[in-house]
This record gives sequence, structure tokens and C-alpha cells, in this order.
Amino acid sequence: MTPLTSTPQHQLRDLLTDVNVLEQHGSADVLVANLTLDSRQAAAGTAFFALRGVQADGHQFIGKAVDLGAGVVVCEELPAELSEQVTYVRVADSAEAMGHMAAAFYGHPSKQLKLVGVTGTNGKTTVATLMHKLFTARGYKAGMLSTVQNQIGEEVIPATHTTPDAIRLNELLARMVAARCTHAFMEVSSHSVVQHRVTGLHFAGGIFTNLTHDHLDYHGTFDNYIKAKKGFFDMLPASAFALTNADDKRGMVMLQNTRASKATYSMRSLATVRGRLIENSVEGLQLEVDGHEVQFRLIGVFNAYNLLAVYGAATLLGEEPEEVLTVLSGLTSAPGRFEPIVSPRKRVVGIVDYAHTPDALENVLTTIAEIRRPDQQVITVVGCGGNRDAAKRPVMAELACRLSDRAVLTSDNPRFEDPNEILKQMQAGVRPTDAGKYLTVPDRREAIKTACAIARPNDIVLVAGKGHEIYQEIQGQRTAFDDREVLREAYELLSL
Ligand SMILES: CC(=O)N[C@H]1[C@@H](OP(=O)(O)OP(=O)(O)OC[C@H]2O[C@@H](n3ccc(=O)[nH]c3=O)[C@H](O)[C@@H]2O)O[C@H](CO)[C@@H](O)[C@@H]1O[C@H](C)C(=O)N[C@@H](C)C(=O)N[C@H](CCC(=O)O)C(=O)O
Ligand SMILES: Nc1ncnc2c1ncn2[C@@H]1O[C@H](COP(=O)(O)OP(=O)(O)OP(=O)(O)O)[C@@H](O)[C@H]1O
Ligand SMILES: N[C@H](CCC[C@H](N)C(=O)O)C(=O)O
Ligand SMILES: [Mg+2]
Repeated sequence: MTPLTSTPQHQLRDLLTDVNVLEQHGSADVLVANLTLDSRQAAAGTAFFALRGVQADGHQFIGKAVDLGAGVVVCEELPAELSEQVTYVRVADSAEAMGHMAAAFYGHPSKQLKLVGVTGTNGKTTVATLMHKLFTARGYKAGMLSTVQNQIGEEVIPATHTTPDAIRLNELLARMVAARCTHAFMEVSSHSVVQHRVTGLHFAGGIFTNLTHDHLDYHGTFDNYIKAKKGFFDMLPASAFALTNADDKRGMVMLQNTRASKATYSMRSLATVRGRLIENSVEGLQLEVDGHEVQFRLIGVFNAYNLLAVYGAATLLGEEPEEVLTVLSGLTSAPGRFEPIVSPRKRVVGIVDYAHTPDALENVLTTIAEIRRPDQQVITVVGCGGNRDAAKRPVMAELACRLSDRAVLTSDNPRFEDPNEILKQMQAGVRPTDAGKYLTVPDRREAIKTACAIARPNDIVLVAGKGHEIYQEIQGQRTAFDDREVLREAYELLSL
């Protein structure tokens, strides 16, 4: 990975500038050589942050961190016994303090980049990836933090989260600065706002895509989920832009309390960025954007929104509108997001999409219904992951059968579950009237081949659920598996 220009080391005092310290034991004039939120990573010179988590309370591990050499402990509650060798800093919210201290520790890298955050239920990965591709094509060196991967210019760094924790996040941004990136584009998940992963960052802009029900297991209520997304716009500085989707029911709420300059995009009404749909087909989208008629390679109306968001943000960052549209017209989708793979001979249109929830699957299938010609059959291959929410299984199978001409039910990542059991639960959801529409093929490779064998020239084969994933996980073992590669294999085998 691109190295940092120097290993940061700071006096604790300098890291506390933006932190509201309630109580302090020990000196603020101690050197801090690294930061961690995991006691198991503590060593001499470490500042340990005790965070209250979902599974555990980091305060339980303060003793462990100190035993391993941590010299600073940031916490919400002081331990009963204090060590003479350690400086304890009590704050109201350790995660918030960690956001500010991580930013300071890495030299506020977000202030040295034009950092744009994207939030919303769907489209974050697509918009962040398109921004990165656009700015790279325009000759800038740019960074990206996304669900699929992180990037410093062309260098790829695997991602573990959509938005990493504040320490990792600031470290990655500092590496981008060291590599002379001028811009960075990142997804801001609702979890990251609530957990203060983005606290302390200086954004040049924020983008809102849309909001539907998701992650309620974590946020509890839809209102809390809206608040989490809005929290991102509330933290933007006056120098930033806040660009929202005016056609989404929650779009304007996002801007209610922001200090940033407000901008909107819309396909329906007057807005800062105006789009109009001219044509929407398997070949792509034809749109009028701010008076310019442009043909794009991306497919589906939802991508028209993503394109308007990207165009709007790029022009708000000072890019020339016509040049932006020229580059955008040639761009392809983010990996595994409505990614088309057309067979060379019979023009079978394979579409690989990460839809792994009922909502996403319905969205993808209705989008396909909008762009298909009457003579094109839709064949859907889908499975559901093991050791994950079982309630979605019957619903996804029902949707796949109802909204397609044919369906092949198969495995996703079975993990530690029996794939045949998962398939039985899926089958239970299929309406009796659709019983003749589907086949069950547990082996995913065989299932994709089966769908391709059924396909006639020009038919559409949707392969849903795994998108960009390049493995299949069975009994704790990950083996190489890429829906896109398997589709290509099937095309060859069947001379499609
Ligand atoms: C629900 C959630 O967000 N969990 C995140 C949270 O973990 P947690 O609350 O379970 O932590 P915990 O296990 O209770 O431990 C509490 C604290 O004690 C510490 N600890 C624990 C054990 C020990 O021995 N010593 C120790 O110090 C832990 O490091 C932690 O700081 O804090 C961890 C450290 O930052 C995250 O890695 C973890 O993400 C988990 C893996 C996760 O799956 N998160 C998902 C839900 C997530 O964040 N998703 C969003 C959105 C995805 C999208 O829709 O695109 C994302 O941004 O990725
Ligand atoms: N603007 C949009 N509106 C609705 N659906 C979208 C939009 N953009 C992409 N999609 C579809 O939604 C799914 C997720 O897209 P994407 O990965 O870009 O979103 P995300 O917000 O990053 O999601 P995640 O939280 O899973 O990382 C895909 O199935 C994609 O085809
Ligand atoms: N972040 C989600 C992705 C699911 C993707 C699907 N392919 C599966 O493995 O279930 C999860 O881990 O639940
Ligand atoms: Mg994402």
C-alpha cells in the first residue's frame, strides 16, 4: 500500500484540540504513537478508545489494553483502579472523541483533499465509483472508499466495511494525500454516521441518493434511520455543497439544517440539475441533462438518477459541464451493479447484480421489465445466503418467479447451512400458479449454465445476489467463484 510520508507521532495534548474533555488523570504531554479501538492491538505508545459496541462494551477491555502497554485510555467511565503510568481521558462519547483524535493524528487529511461523501439506501457504491472513474478519466489522481473496494489512484485496497472506522478511514485518507491524490469519493453508511466514523472529517460536498427501508435491525425505527442520514448533512461545513435528490420523498429533509450550499437534481421538476428521460433500453439511457442530449452506457432509470448526482457533484466541484458529460457517456457501471455481460454470438444479455434482498431484487426486476422488448424472455438465477436473515428466502423466490418468465433457484453463499434446506425455504414462497416456472439447481455454476441453456437469442439472464463477489463460501471455505466468469464460461460452452 502507498506508504505515509512519515509515521505520525503526537503529544496527546495536540490530539485533544477538538475534544470536550470532562475529566483527565495523568499528563497530556505524553507521546501517542498509534491509536486503536481493539484492546488486542494495544502496545507501548497506544491510545486505546473504549467504545460501547453491539456485542461488547470496550470499557471491559481497558485493563487488557493497559497490560499490553497502552499509555492513554479514552473512555466514558473511568475504571475503578487507575494506573500511574497511564493518562485517562473521560469524555461523553468515546466514538465522537475518536473521530476528532483520529483526524488530528493523521494531520487532518480530509482538509488536504476535496472529499465528497455519498449517502442513501441505494446507489452509494455506484455514485462513488462513477465519481472516481470520472475524475480519473479527467486526469486527476483520486481516492475512493466503497463497499466493493478502496482505491488510492489505481491501487486497490480490499474493503471490510462500506465506511471504515475513523482510525482506518483517516489513515487511508492520509495515504491518499501522501500519494498526491487531489480528490476522494466515499460512501457514508448510516452506521458510520451513528458510530461517528466520519466525525472530524472535512467534506467538500455531500450527495443524497434516496431512502427506503433498510438496516432497521440496527437503527430500530425508520425515523432513526432518516436522522442518521440527515446527520451527515448537518455536519457539512458552509464551504461544502449538499446535493440532494428532489424526487425522493426524503430528499429535501436532508437539507433542512445544513450549513452547506444547497443544490438539487430531479427528473420531474425544476432543480439545480435537470434531467429528462428520452430513451431507456438494454443498450443504455438517452437523457437530456441541463439541455444537452447525451447517450449513456448505463442501464435503468435508477442509473439516470445516479448520473445526475455525479454530473451535479462534478460541476459543483468546478468541472466543465460538457466535458463531464462526454466522459460520463462512456462510463460503465460499478462492478456487479447491474453489470451487463452480452454473449458474443446470440446476444444473450446476462446481467449480474448484487441484489440480495427482496427490495433490491424487486427493483432490479422491475427495471428489467421497463427496458425489455416484448420478445425478450427474462430468466432469473437467484439464491439466498446461509446464516443470514431467513425471512427473505420465500419472498425472494416468490418475486423471482412472479417477475420473470423462468427462474432457476440455486445457492448463494450457503456458509454453514445446508443449501437444500435454504432452497426448501425459498420454494415455500413460490405461488402455486408459478410452480411450473422454476427449476431448482443447487450448484450455482450448473444453475447459471441451465439458465443460459434455456435462453433464446436476445433473452435476458439476470444472475442476482453476489454481484462483485469473487468467491463462494461453503462450510467456512471460500473458493473462487465469479458470476461474470461463469456466465462467460456458459456462453462459450453453449456457443451463445
Ligand atoms: C453493527 C456494527 O456496526 N458493528 C461494528 C462495531 O462492532 P460491535 O459494536 O459489534 O463491537 P463489539 O464486538 O460489541 O465490541 C465493542 C468494542 O470492544 C472492542 N473489543 C472487543 C473485544 C476485545 O477483546 N477487545 C476490544 O477492545 C471492539 O474493538 C469494539 O471497539 O464496531 C466494529 C469496529 O468498528 C465494526 O467492525 C463492526 O462492524 C461489523 C463487523 C459489521 O458487520 N458492521 C456492519 C453492520 C456495517 O457497519 N455496515 C455498514 C453499512 C453496510 C452497507 O449497507 O453498505 C458499513 O459501513 O459497512
Ligand atoms: N439510485 C438508485 N436507486 C435505486 N436502486 C439503485 C440505485 N443505484 C443502484 N441501485 C441498485 O441498488 C443496488 C445497490 O446499488 P449500490 O451498490 O450502488 O448501492 P449502495 O448504496 O452502495 O448499497 P450497499 O448498501 O449494499 O452498499 C443494486 O442492486 C443496484 O442495481
Ligand atoms: N453484507 C451482506 C451481503 C450479502 C451478500 C450475499 N451474497 C450473501 O452472501 O448472503 C451480508 O453479508 O449479509
Ligand atoms: Mg455500497
